[in-house]
Amino acid sequence: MAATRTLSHTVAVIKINNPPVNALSTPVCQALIKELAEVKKDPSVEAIVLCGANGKFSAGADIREFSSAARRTVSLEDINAEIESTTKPVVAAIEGVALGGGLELALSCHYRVAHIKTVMGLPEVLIGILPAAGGTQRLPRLIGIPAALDIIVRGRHVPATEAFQLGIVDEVVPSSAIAAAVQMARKVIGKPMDSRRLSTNAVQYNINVDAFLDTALEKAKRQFRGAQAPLACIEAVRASAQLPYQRGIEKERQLFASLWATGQPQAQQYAFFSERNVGKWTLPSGERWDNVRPCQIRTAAVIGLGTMGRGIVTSLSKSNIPVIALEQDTKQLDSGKKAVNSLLEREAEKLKKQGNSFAEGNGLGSVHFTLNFEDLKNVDLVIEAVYENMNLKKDIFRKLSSIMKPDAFLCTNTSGLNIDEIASVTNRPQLVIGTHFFSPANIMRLLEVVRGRHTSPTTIATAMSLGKMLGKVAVLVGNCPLFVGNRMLGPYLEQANYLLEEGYYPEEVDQALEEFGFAMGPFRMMDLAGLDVGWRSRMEKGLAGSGVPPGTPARQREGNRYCPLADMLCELGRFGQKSGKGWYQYEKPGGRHAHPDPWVRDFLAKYRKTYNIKQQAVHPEQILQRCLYALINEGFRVLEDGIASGPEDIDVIYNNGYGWPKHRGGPMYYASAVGLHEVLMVLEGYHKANPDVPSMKPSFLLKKLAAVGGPPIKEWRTQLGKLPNKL
Ligand SMILES: CC/C=C\C/C=C/C(=O)SCCNC(=O)CCNC(=O)[C@H](O)C(C)(C)COP(=O)(O)OP(=O)(O)OC[C@H]1O[C@@H](n2cnc3c(N)ncnc32)[C@H](O)[C@@H]1OP(=O)(O)O
Repeated sequence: MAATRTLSHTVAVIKINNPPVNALSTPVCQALIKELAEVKKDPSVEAIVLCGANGKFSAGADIREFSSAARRTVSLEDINAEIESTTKPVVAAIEGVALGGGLELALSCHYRVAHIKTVMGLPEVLIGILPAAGGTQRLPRLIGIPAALDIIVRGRHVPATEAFQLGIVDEVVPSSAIAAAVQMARKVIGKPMDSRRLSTNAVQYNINVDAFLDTALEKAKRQFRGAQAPLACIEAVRASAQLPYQRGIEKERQLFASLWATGQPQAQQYAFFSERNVGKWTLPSGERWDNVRPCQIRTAAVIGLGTMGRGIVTSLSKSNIPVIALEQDTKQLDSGKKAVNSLLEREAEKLKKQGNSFAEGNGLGSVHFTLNFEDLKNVDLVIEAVYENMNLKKDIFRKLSSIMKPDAFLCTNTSGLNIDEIASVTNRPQLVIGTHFFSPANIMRLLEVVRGRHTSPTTIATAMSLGKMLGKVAVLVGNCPLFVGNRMLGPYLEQANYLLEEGYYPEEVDQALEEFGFAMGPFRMMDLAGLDVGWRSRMEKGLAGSGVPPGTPARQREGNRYCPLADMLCELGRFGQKSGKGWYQYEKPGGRHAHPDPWVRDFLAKYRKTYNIKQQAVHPEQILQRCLYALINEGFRVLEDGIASGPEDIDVIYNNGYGWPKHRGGPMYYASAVGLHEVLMVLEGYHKANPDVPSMKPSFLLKKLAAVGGPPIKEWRTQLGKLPNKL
C-alpha cells in the first residue's frame, strides 16, 4: 500500500509508505489523492495528519521517474494545491527526512511538527532541477527571500532546530512527531486557516529584491561555473516576489522544462544514482556488499600528522571514533596537534550550530596524541599517512605487524604505491588495504578503497563501511600504479604541459578548463599540490634529474615525447604555492591567490625559441579536447585492465575527488554525451600526427564501443561483455 489511513479520535492519519525513503512515486501520489478525497468527505474526520512510514516523512519526488519512459500522470503541485485548499486543517508530522517534494508537500500543509533529529531541505538543485512543486513560491512566502534563497540555491539540509528558528516548522519535539501532530491537529480544529495557506500570502521583504537577486545571480554564475539549476532557482525565487502565486507556479514549470532541455539534470541524476551504486561492490568470487559483514571499528589510529594525516584524524573524530594520532618526533607531534585541535574546534562549532548535543553521543571522538607505537597495539584499525616513500611505508608496516593485535586492519593512504608490496612485509596481508583520501581529508568526499591481491572480502567490507561512517563516497578499485584517479590525471596533465610548449600560457589553459566547470585548472591544481611532489617521483623513476641517461634529448624519454618544463621550474625552486612561485606567482610563500607571472611568459618564450617550437594557433575548444579526451582515453584503459568495475565508478571518483563538474556527469558520461565516435576521431587524428605520445593512442574499448555506434553509458557493460576484473 503506497499510503495508509488510520483514525485517532476525529483526526485521520495518512501515512506515506514507499520504502526505503517514501519517495513520491506515481502510485504514492495516486494513493494520496484517493485518501485525501475520502477524508475530505468523511464527516467523522475533523483534521488530518500527514506523515511517513518507518520514521521518514519523504525524500521527495521519485527521481527515477524523471527520465523513465512512463511520464508522470499526477502533478505534485496539484496535490499540494489540493491539500492547501482543504477546509479541514492538515498537519505534517515530519520525521527523518523531508526533502525536495517531501518538504514541498509539508509546506502545503497548514501546520508542521518535526522530530528534533529531522533534516529538511530543497536539494533539487543538486540533481540539476529546481523545486518545481511550489517550493520556490511557498518557501519565500514563509521565511522571506534571503533565507529561502540560501536553502534553495545551496540545496543544503536544514536541521529541525534551525528550521524552527527560521519558521519553517511550528514545533520541534524530542519524541513521536506523529503523536505531537495529532495533538496539534486537535487543538487547531475550528481555528481560522487563511493565514496558514502559504500560497495566499504575499512575500514579505524590506530589501531591494531585484538588486539582491542580481548580486546572487552573478555570485552563482562564478561559483557554479556553468551549472544552470542554481540560476533557474534564483529566477524562480524572483518570480515569487514579482508575480501572483499562480503565475509564479507557471514560471517554475517553464524553468523546469528549460533546465531539462539542457541535459544537465540527466547528467546530475546519473551522478546521484552512480554514487549510490558504487557502494554495491561485487568481487569476481561472488562476495558482495550484501553478503559480507564489515567488522565494527570502535577505535582507530593515524600515523603521520602532515596535511593528509591531520584531515584523516579530524574526519575519524567527526564520526565519533576515538583516534590515536602518532608522529615521529615532538616537534611534528606538537605542530600536528595544534592543527588537528584547530580543525576540531571548527567541527565542534558546526555541531553546536546544528543543535547536536555531545551528551547525546553526537560529539567528536577523542584524540590522543603520541610518539609511542606501543600505544597503538589495541586499536581496531590504523591508517598510515606518511609521505610517499615505499621504504618508509614498509618500515612502518613491519612495525605495525609486530605490535598490533592480530585482527587489526592495516590501511595505507598511499596515492599510488603498490599495496601488495606494502602488504608483503606484514604477517596479515589479508587485512591490508589502501584507503586513499583526498585533501583536505576532513572535507573531500572521495575515498578510493584499493584492494590488494590478498585483501580479504571482510577487509574490503570494513573499509567501505568506514568510508560510509565518515560520510564519504567510497569506491572500490584495483591495485595498479596510481590507482584510478591519479592514473587518469597523468595524460591530462601531460597534454596541459604540451599546450604550454606549443604556445599557450598556464592561465589560458586553466581558464578553458575552469569555464568547462572544473573547480581548478591543471596549473593552479599543480601549484596547490606542490610541483616538487611530481618532480621527486619523476626523479625516482629516472625521468628527471641526474638519473636521466646522458645524451637523452631534453624533450624525449625512452623514445617518447617528454615535457621538461615542470622539472625546470623545480630546479629553480618554484614549487608552487608553498614557495610563492610556480606556474603562477603568489603574494607570499603559502599565499593562495594565483597571479599570472610575466617571468613564466618570458621563460616559455625562451624555451620555445631554444627548441625551435613554432607557436601554433590553438583554440580553447582544442584545449578541452586534448586534455579531456586524454583523460577519458585513460579511463577506458582503466576499464580494460579491470581496475574499476564500471564507468560509473570512474565518474564518481572524478566528481568527488577531482573537481569534475557534476552537471557534466563525469568524464565517461561526458564521453558518451559528446559521442564516442567524436572522441575517437579526435584521438586518432592526434595520435597519427604525434605517434610519440602513446597515451593518446585510442584504447581498445573506446574503439569497440564506437564501432557499435557509441551506445548510451548504461549499455556499455552489456556491449563490452566479460572484461578482466582486478577487484
Ligand atoms: C515535477 C516535479 C518536480 C519537482 C518537484 C520535486 C522534486 C523532487 O523532490 S526531486 C528529489 C529531491 N530529493 C532529493 O534529492 C533527496 C535524494 N535522496 C537523498 O538525499 C538520500 O537518499 C537520503 C538523505 C534521503 C537518504 O540517504 P541514505 O540514508 O544515505 O540512503 P541512500 O541515499 O543510499 O538512499 C537509499 C535508497 O533510496 C533511493 N532514493 C533516495 N532518494 C530517492 C528519491 N528521491 N527518488 C528515488 N529514489 C531515491 C536511493 O537511490 C537508494 O536506492 P538504492 O538502495 O536502490 O540504491
